[in-house]
Amino acid sequence: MSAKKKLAIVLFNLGGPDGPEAVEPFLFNLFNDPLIIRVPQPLRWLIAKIISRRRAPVAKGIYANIGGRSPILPLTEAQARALEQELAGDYDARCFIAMRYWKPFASETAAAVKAWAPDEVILLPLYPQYSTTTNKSSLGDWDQAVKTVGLAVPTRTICCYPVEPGFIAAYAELLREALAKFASGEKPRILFSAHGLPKKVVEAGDPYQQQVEASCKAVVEALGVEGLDWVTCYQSRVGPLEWIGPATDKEIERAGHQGKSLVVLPIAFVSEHSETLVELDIEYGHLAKEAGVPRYERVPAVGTHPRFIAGLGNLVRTVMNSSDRLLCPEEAAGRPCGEEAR
Ligand SMILES: C=CC1=C(C)c2cc3[nH]c(cc4nc(cc5[nH]c(cc1n2)c(C)c5CCC(=O)O)C(CCC(=O)O)=C4C)c(C)c3C=C
Ligand SMILES: [Fe+2]
Ligand SMILES: [Fe+2]
Repeated sequence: MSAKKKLAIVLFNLGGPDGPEAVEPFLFNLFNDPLIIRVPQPLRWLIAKIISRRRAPVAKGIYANIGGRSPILPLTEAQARALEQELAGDYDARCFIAMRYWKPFASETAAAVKAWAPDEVILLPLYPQYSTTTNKSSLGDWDQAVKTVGLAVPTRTICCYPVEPGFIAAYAELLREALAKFASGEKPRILFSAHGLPKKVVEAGDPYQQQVEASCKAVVEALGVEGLDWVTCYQSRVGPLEWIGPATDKEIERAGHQGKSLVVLPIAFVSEHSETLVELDIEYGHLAKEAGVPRYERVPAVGTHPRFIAGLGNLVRTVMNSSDRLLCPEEAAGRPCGEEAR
């Protein structure tokens, strides 16, 4: 019997500060990304310095609610170990983590991958819905890191997976559990809340909003509840630009006026962090109370849910068995995400 293929799977996420002193440099890295602030250097550097300095006290206040640091890295490590186990029967798989704006950065991870000497590398962004601001940014960062460290191994990319059956089934199961907490006959509204984007990014061709909507529709179909009351909305707006809507906070106020209970599901996040634990649970929890929402429940992020991890495993097997090195459901429709306008 031949030895199992040595597979390095690189999981990408945004990253978050690992202590209060990391908040400002983390924000600087975020706003210095050309796919976040779309102006050339050295102007972008200056803007990033100014915004990160101004926002740092606000952001420190946000992270202070969860012990001064983001839990995104330990939670991603748990996903990494779960995915290794899921794939253990087929591959000698090891999952590595590359964060975009805080440690571990892509260059450090690329060096660790090189030292492990895999047969193949799989790039797997932990963003099911493709955005230029996340998937494209992380994959571009990886390309640079690979050049810097001289990593030359055959590589396959999982671009996006907005309706991957395991991802959808995991959220449908978690939503069913949240709905079971309500008395029979009580019909809460479901708010599928996704991280927002500036409107002009979507108008320039970013497929994120359309993919978020496809994910929500797929969860609703998988749940199979007749006459479900549900809305897709967008949270986490920052800066002066107009963002896509409707805004999650406005939907909470509207539900309050109507005396509607709410179940909020973070459809574009796969782990807990400041945007779920602080914005959705604390800030919007208070807002819901003030607005008169009778009951406010939040569905947890999929994390290491077995259906989600099995789905990630299937994506890896599918791209490994494909003659195409890119796995993107949009490719079949003739518009792979990487070809979107910028
Ligand atoms: C679907 C995922 C995400 C998209 C799309 C996205 C776009 C985007 N984000 C900002 C600005 C900020 N995001 C911040 C935190 C943050 N963002 C995401 C995911 C997406 N961002 C995550 C997972 C996190 C949490 C990090 C953690 O706590 O671990 C922050 C920092 C927090 C704050 O100060 O509010 C900022 C700022 C922009 C401008 C943008 C698109 C243009
Ligand atoms: Fe963000
Ligand atoms: Fe894609």
